[in-house]
Amino acid sequence: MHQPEDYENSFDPDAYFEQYFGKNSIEDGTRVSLFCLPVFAQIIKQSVPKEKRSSLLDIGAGPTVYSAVCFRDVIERAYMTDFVEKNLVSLKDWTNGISAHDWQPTINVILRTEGITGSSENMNEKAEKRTQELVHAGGVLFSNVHRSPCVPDLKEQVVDIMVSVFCLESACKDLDEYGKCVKNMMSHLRPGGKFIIGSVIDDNVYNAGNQRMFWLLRLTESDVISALEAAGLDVENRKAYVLEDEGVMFAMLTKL
Ligand SMILES: C[S@@+](CC[C@H](N)C(=O)[O-])C[C@H]1O[C@@H](n2cnc3c(N)ncnc32)[C@H](O)[C@@H]1O
Repeated sequence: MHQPEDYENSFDPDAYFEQYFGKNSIEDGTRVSLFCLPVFAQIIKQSVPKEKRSSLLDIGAGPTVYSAVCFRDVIERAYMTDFVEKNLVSLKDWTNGISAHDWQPTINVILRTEGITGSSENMNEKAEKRTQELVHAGGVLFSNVHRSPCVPDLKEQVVDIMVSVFCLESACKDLDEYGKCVKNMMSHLRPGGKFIIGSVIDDNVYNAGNQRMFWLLRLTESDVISALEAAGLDVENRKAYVLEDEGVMFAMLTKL
């Protein structure tokens, strides 16, 4: 099994994309993130004034762009970050319109979740183009959750919205490390800003594509919530979806 320190050498963006976002896996499977993120995006759009929701930072995005797609009508710029150089190349290629990854099936699901049924090719393409512009306005940057700051080249000190899905449990070996990494991340979020976390619950391994298995830190919902509370997030008023059958939780919290 591959370990957190193996990401740079062993993570394959193409295999990961195919496993979770390729046309067949998208049409067959349930990607809980594609249901939760549009819901959170809509809540933020309705409850936060426009000038206070300009920037989004995704930490550990891998080769994926769905978080920015979900927030395309909420924000003005998106920073997509990851630890692995090949993932950054993949993100940059997509931003520049030369990606080998077809995001249209995923965008279809997102539009469907948003209630846009029977979306035309034109609408899907518009959504993708708008998202590419958002990432152009922000950037594709290196991040390491074990360092503070996690994103050394971030142009602005703090952002309005931070997203991190399935990253911390991949990167950490124990709860102590996990807690420190959450705190490192939080230094990039402004007080009053929103943090959205997606986490695998109660599992210790995942398939990153082509049966390449990677370590996960086994977490309970309460492990995640305790770490978020210690890092200064308002856990009392969180909005959370815990899907025990899927083994995942998604939560949105405000930084105090
Ligand atoms: C399971 S993937 C999740 C990718 C994406 N967020 C998603 O929802 O599909 C885990 C990601 O965490 C990244 N990662 C691993 N260690 C990291 C670290 N120390 N700092 C930042 N990201 C890291 C990996 O490169 C990988 O892209």
